[in-house]
Amino acid sequence: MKVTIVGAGNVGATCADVISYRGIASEVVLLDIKEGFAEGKAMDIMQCATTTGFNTKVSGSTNDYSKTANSNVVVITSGVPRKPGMTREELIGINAGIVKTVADNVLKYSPDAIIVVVSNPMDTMAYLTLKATGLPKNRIIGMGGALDSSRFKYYLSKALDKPSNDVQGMVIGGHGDTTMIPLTRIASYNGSPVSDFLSQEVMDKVAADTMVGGATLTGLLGTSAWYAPGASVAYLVDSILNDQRKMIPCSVYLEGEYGQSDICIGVPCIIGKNGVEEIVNINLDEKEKALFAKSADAVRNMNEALKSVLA
Ligand SMILES: NC(=O)C1=CN([C@@H]2O[C@H](COP(=O)(O)OP(=O)(O)OC[C@H]3O[C@@H](n4cnc5c(N)ncnc54)[C@H](O)[C@@H]3O)[C@@H](O)[C@H]2O)C=CC1
Ligand SMILES: O=C([O-])CC(=O)C(=O)O
Repeated sequence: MKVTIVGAGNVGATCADVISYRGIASEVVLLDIKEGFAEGKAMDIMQCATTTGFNTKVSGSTNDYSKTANSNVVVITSGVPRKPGMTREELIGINAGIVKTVADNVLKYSPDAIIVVVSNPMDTMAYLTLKATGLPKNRIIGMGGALDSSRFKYYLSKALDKPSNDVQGMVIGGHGDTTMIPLTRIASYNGSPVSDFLSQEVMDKVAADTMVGGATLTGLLGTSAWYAPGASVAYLVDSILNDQRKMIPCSVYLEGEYGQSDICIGVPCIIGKNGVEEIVNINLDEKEKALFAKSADAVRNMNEALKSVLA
């Protein structure tokens, strides 16, 4: 199975690294516009093969899309990341043109690929990719919910003082500082509601920390995060390539689900060999439904900014 990652920067290279050492794909191609950069990242990763013990073939390409031919999955991480104090939405002006060009190029050589969109603002970029390519909606998956949910479980585990892997939880809605919806009501510690162990005040703080999880890291690092984002993309790619049918919150095109149409936004999905196999309808309470509608309004408003790119 072959995966192409366009954008060999922090997130793209980390994703290639995790995919190779976990043996998720037999071949990974990294592509970047910066001369020699993807080749260098690929060579560095390949020089781990004997010490971490993997057989994935990782190669790099400077903007030569013929190297990406017949990829099963294409991940788009090309574009600019935010700096401290910025929102993801401020990246739209630069990233929209990049993402559209990249999507067009990859499809020339991999017409059957499933596309995983990572570049920010991710929900808007997923919508743009869907509209610009005309691909069926099961083949465009925006990655954000997997990462936001892993951050949610991290903050819950800290509050509970228990291991993250004993915590279950999910974040839906937009992948933005104010649009994310951590579903605290249904989060659990090995099946018991977290509300059995945490006060409302602590749960509210966990939700608030989760929502600004990316901004917090951007403030600390000076650019946005990459380890958890890269690993989250690899987790999603694994579910596609190995047909794991995991339920992962992803930004996908809605046609009436959760009361919304004509937007890409984070909802729980079954992810398998066809990409989005199913959108799972979980029962939201009235407060969560209202938050989802508000989040969808904000995501929809951002799509307006795409008019000139899509014209
Ligand atoms: N959806 C999510 O959960 C997350 C999204 N992101 C987003 O992912 C994107 C990448 O972030 P980083 O890897 O940290 O940035 P980075 O700056 O380290 O890497 C981006 C790479 O894209 C390349 N690039 C730019 N234009 C290109 C083009 N036309 N074709 C090919 N390559 C091109 C650049 O040369 C650079 O190497 C950003 O937009 C960031 O906001 C980052 C983390 C999580
Ligand atoms: O915070 C950012 O800009 C990058 C991102 O989407 C994340 O790490 O969640």
